[in-house]
Amino acid sequence: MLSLILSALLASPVAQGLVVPQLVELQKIGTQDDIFPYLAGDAPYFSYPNDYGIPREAPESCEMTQVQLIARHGERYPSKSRGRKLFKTWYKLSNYTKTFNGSLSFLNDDYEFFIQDLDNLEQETTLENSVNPLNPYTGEMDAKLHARDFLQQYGNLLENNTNLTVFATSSRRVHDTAKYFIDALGSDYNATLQVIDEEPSAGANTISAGYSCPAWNESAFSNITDAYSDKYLENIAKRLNKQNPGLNLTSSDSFMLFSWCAYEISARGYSDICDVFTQDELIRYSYYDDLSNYYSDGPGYPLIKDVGSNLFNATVKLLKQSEELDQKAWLSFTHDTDILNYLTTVGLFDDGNPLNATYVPFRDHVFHKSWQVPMGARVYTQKFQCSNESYVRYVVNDAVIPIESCSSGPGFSCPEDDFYDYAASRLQGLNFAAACDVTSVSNVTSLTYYWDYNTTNYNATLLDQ
Ligand SMILES: Cc1ncc(C[n+]2csc(CCOP(=O)(O)O)c2C)c(N)n1
Repeated sequence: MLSLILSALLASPVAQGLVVPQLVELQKIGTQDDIFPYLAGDAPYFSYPNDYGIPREAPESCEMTQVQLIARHGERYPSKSRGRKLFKTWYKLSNYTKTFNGSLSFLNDDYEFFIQDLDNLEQETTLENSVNPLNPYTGEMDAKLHARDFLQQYGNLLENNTNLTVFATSSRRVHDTAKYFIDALGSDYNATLQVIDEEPSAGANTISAGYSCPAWNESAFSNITDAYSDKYLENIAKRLNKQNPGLNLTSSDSFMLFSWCAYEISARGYSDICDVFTQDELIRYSYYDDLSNYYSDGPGYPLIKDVGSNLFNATVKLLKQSEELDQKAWLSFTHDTDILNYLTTVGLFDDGNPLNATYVPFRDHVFHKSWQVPMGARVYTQKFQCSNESYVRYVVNDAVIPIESCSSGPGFSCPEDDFYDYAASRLQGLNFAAACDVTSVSNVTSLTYYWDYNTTNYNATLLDQ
């Protein structure tokens, strides 16, 4: 494999051009996949780790009749606010005048920080803006490979209607992901993109309900999450400061090192800073991410079920109308938190055991945030017909995740009418507009873009957020 890459590389313009990757870099690329699940959804895409073994293809003698996708954008650079914090930590290290020891020794060897252009903050990683021309983890390539996989899985649904309308929020990286996806579908399909505003003024007509929810308070349950011990962060700082006298790293710096590790892999293809952590530390970091998201964007915050109901309601309506609607594939691109909110209302990753701040609940723990929404996350709703019966089920990041209370159908799917009963029970008592106080920011109280895109051209201004 390595020699293949190497010979291709030597023949490529890269070898004759400015950047000649070092052999040592080549050897590192692709060796860090095992830690992606521990990096809070900031590392490159990975399939859902706890696959139950149920094939994601339509079961024997069944035919797909509709598919819906809610996807996250692909691998990206840090946000502006995370970038600011990362630079603070990086400046501490880059201003250290002595030789580094231990796991930071790689900084002695002409290391260049992976954020080389501030304009890249918030944006997808691409072949163009990667730090290393061999980076296999760009958001661009992820979206393109995903599109080819989509065609292989669901291409039949496009056969009678090669016009395809795709939906994306107005976040630039989300939009770009949808564009890359569309590009890779190829010229057999006439795909158009509708860019749906994610400003609060869009109200309920949004794929990003979180931004239209002024009632949402990120710290509503910080009394629970703040109790999580940061001893593991202190230990990292202490260890590095002991090896490197005078460095003075703090717990906040330790926390940033995990982000550095994750984002650098998406920009460079590998990251030496990842070697700083022990496996225990990775697990403690990862659980903190689960805990904090559980209480800010997941089942631990009752308001989130209302937030997610905006999209879940619409997806159920699309399922019910699958025969009348010409379009059989509904593809929507958005942010991680919006997908978490949606999944919380669907109820796929809520076993009713609240996550706690005192210990890692290894056995009672289905809410793994990064498993649900890694970069490039893809949540599919499948509707298929077998004989005269229709069934519904979910495929999250390539794994079929059954609705346990409704999985009697083929491939552990839920019989259509039972699914609508299930959905109605999940949606009972929820009201996005009222619970979120949407009317204080917008007079739009229903989601219509899946039904009126033929008459309304959605082309919201792109935002770098
Ligand atoms: C309910 C609710 N939850 C969170 C937020 C804030 N928010 C919106 S997108 C995003 C992360 C970017 O994700 P990605 O990396 O997928 O673009 C965050 C933190 C909100 N406004 N409402």
